[in-house]
This record gives sequence, C-alpha cells and structure tokens, in this order.
Amino acid sequence: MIVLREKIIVALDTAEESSVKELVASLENRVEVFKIGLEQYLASRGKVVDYLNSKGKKVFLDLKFHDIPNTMAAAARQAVGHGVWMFNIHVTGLEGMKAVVEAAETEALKLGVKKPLIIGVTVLTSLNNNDLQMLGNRYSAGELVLKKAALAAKAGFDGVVCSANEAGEIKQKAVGDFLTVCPGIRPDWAVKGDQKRIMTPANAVKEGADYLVIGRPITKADNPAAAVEKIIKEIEGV
Ligand SMILES: O=c1ccn([C@@H]2O[C@H](COP(=O)(O)O)[C@@H](O)[C@H]2O)c(=O)[nH]1
Repeated sequence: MIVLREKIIVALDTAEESSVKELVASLENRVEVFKIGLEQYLASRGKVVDYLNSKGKKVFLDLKFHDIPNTMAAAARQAVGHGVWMFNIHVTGLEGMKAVVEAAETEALKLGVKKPLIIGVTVLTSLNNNDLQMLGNRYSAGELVLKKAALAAKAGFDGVVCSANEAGEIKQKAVGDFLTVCPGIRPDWAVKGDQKRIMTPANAVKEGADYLVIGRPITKADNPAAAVEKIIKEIEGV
C-alpha cells in the first residue's frame, strides 16, 4: 500500500542547484520522492542524489538507460551504489532487461542495501498514435504499452512508466504487485505543454496509477507547495 505522501513524485527538472534546494525546502513536508532526470543529474554531476538522500528523501533516477545488455547492467550497478530508490530503463530486448535485474540484485546483495525498484519506460507520454505511426509503428500507443509492460514483467521488473490512460489495463493484467508510474499528469488548471497522453490526478488514481510523476504544474507554479496541496486534496477523496 502506497501512502498518499509517496504517491506524488516531483520532477526536479532544472539545472540550478538553488532551485532544487528551494523546491525541496518548500515541499519537504508534503513530498517524499523526487525525480532526477538528465538535466539536473548532469548539472550537479550526480551530487543531487547525495543531497536528496542526505535530506532523507527517496530518489527516482530517471536516466532511461537504453543500450546493450553489458552497458546497461554496469549502469544499473552504479545506480544501486548511488543509493537511489527507483531507476528506469527503456523496455528493450529481454536479455538486456534480465541482465539489469540480475546486476541490480547482485550488487544490492554485495553492498547490503535494498535493491532499487526497476521500472521500464514503455511509450513516452509526449507521443501519440500519430507519432508512433510516423516512426513506422503499426500498434497504437495503448497496444504498444501493454506489449512492453508484459515484457518488462517477464524480465522481472517492478513496474513500468506509462500514461495513466494505460494504467488500468496494465494493473488488470498484472500478476502480483506490478507498479504503474505515470507522468503526463495535468490537473485541470495546468497547461498541457508537450505532453500528449495526459490525465488529471484524480482520474489517474482512479485508473490505477500507483505513482503520479508531476513536474511543471508544481515546479513552475507561483506557489509549488500550494500546488501540491491542491493535488493532494484532489486525490485524497478517490
Ligand atoms: O513517458 C515519460 C517518461 C518520463 N517523463 C518525465 O516526467 C516528467 C514530467 O514532467 P511534466 O513537467 O509534469 O510534464 C519529466 O521529467 C519527463 O522527463 C515523461 O513526461 N513522460
């Protein structure tokens, strides 16, 4: 059971150390998990992970590994060593995904730490059916996400990144506790921006989203803490 405080994962998409610190300070009573993507990871040379860990926060390392099995397994070992709570890789060949799971398990055992949650990226929430068609794909976003989720589960992943539109069906078909981590969350009052497969926080939770990944509606709000509060109120009753 995921407690409400952990359901919202705030994406710290900024290059500025001062913005990270301000956001964490204003949200630390309300938010337990922060997502670090390429921009902030590179800007801080990875130090932001240590900073968040020192504040007692959980880190979702969103670097979306996508490489050959040996390279992804090596990166997974580094993610375990860095003390992240969750990391992700693109859903790719089964062999590579299994190598990541095995590497993370072995490294966690060696270091005596808990294995981070390993999450597969299915189809980016900024893509719709039209984009997939242009890429030569014959499946709809929904169909492709389900196929990728099934493969990720077969590899032993803990869950997938998907849009909330697909969360319900994934949860229905899942065996055991398979997590749905959903970006593309847009409260009614927020701008859509570059996201195409979107849903409101309340509907996402109704659909079965375990985690809501939210960036700009919170981080670009005049008052980020008030924005989180509004979102918590919206999902509390669901
Ligand atoms: O399919 C995906 C995978 C990752 N993301 C990331 O989530 C956040 C969403 O931020 P917003 O500002 O709320 O749009 C961002 O860091 C993305 O890199 C995603 O949106 N979709």
